Amino acid sequence: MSRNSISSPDGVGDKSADVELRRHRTVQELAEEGGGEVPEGYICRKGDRAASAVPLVDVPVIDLKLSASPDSVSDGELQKLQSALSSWGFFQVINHGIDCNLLDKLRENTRQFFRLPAEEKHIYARGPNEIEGYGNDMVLYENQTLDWTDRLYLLVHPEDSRKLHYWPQNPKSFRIVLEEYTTRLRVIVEILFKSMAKSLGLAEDCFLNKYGDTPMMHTRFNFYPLCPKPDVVQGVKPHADGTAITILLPDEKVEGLQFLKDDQWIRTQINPHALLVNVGDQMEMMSNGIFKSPVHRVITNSYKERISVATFCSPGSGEEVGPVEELINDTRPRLYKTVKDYYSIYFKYYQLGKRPIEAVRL
Ligand SMILES: O=C(O)CCC(=O)C(=O)O
Ligand SMILES: [Fe+2]
Repeated sequence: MSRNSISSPDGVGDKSADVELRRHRTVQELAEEGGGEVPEGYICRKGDRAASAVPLVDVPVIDLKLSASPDSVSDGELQKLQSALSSWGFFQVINHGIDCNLLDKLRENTRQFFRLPAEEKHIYARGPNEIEGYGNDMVLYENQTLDWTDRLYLLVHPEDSRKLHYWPQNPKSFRIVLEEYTTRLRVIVEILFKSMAKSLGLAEDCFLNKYGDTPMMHTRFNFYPLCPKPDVVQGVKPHADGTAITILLPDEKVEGLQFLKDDQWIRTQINPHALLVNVGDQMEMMSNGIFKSPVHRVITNSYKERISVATFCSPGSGEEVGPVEELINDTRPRLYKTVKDYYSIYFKYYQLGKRPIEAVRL
């Protein structure tokens, strides 16, 4: 899941003072003051606790070859892509055309932002009932186990909807680097959507058309402070993203992200200049269940802080999203409803502790 676009944030704003306080004290502040203790709200339920031995697995790697010759995803890569998306739901992308220096700068700016004094970060604090801005996990329902992470969450596309007062002015290059990164990602997203369609033998614009003329992109800068109780506290609890696709720039050194594959948690190897792409629920729906939106989580550790930058790519809020007609047939009947504004369904189900995609499954 990604609390990345709450179009009707039911349940936010009517909580007790205690919840208000927790919402405003960041995890970074808790980690600094904590003295080895963790507030109860962050301790996860028994069944959700991280297993100690999670195997490291080679994640599929897709070579976009954009560094060499644009617009040439080979048939071999398309086949690999199709298999990665249907059996894993995620893959690493290399030769994506984004300069390593830009990725390094994006990570460096993320670290510098979270290192700013609390007063300065709070200039960008998420307001009540807002989803954009700086803050910790949003409290969306009673008894929610909180994630051990702080975030800066920004809408980056459409450009005219950006709320620039949430975009940090310090570090100095933050805005320009984020703008550049967003522009580059838009190219990659378009190529990926076309390749995904072609890999299923569909017209290349088939998913792009559903993605719409004004798709939404939100970027979330995640910061995971040291955690004194990593065995019972999670960085992000298990969820699947509500997006069409999510593009992640993970920490170049510190592991933490795990995916559920064939009912087993696996760790993903780090490739510092690759991007990690995962399918979200809306792409699973559009592909009529052929592509899988994987459940994933982030674990904490007590020795090294971690950052990541996740960009959530979703169809514009007015778009109707459901299986493309060409993928519905006698042998593969329609598996999902067609819906507008999947995020409002997503958060309702999330609050009930259910997997949101179940709400639209037929
Ligand atoms: O930090 C990460 O590696 C992934 C975070 C994530 O899954 C999310 O924000 O939806
Ligand atoms: Fe996620």
